[in-house]
Amino acid sequence: MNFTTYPDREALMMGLADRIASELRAAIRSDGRATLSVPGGTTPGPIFDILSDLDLEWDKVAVLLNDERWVPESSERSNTRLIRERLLTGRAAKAKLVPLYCEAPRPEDKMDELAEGIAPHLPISVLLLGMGGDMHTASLFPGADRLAEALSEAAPILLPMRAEAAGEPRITLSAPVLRDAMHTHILITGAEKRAAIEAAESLPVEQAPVRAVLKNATVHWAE
Ligand SMILES: O=C1O[C@H](COP(=O)(O)O)[C@@H](O)[C@H](O)[C@H]1O
Repeated sequence: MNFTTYPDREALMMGLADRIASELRAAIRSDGRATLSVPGGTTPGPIFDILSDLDLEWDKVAVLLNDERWVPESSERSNTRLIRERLLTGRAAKAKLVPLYCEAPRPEDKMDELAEGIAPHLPISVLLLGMGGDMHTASLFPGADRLAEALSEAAPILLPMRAEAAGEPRITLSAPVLRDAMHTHILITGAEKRAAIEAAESLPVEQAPVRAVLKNATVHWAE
């Protein structure tokens, strides 16, 4: 992995937003379109605020989540709600949201329909990932029920995922889809996550699922 350290969180969010915007512009120049895949959780809000105001051809950008908690958008836990409120606003309101959730009791009920909506937008041009202190990324959690399947080369685009640490059921892009991205950035902050990602390099992928995407990723970190 490449590791970039920033003097503080503000510099991290500004610098990485700028880099992502440049990569999206380059993808639009060469392919006429771009796909940006993003994490949910507590870390990426500030980078979404910056990105949403940057000048690029947002109407040529498809935005999707790396993973979603199987909860409606009315829930504070909804990653879709986060990106609607913080990313798909301002200039970026013109981007197309590719959904990872729709109303149904279980993710299994909508898996094929959601995967069909994602397929035309692959490969991902720019992949922004987060990571939990337990070394999960997207919803690839250590000990999750379908982790082995999601890590396999033959994995489908999307999988439902359940894990004790995950709370509600999840839906996640599989490891091959994440690995196929043209550019991969992992956004982490704080000493605990830095120690976790360094430890991940020498652990089996089942214990440290983030390892599945580390090889071609740039990790962006600030205290
Ligand atoms: O549950 C999730 O957690 C990870 C990490 O989130 P954070 O709150 O520690 O920043 C996130 O990358 C993932 O998309 C999300 O669903």
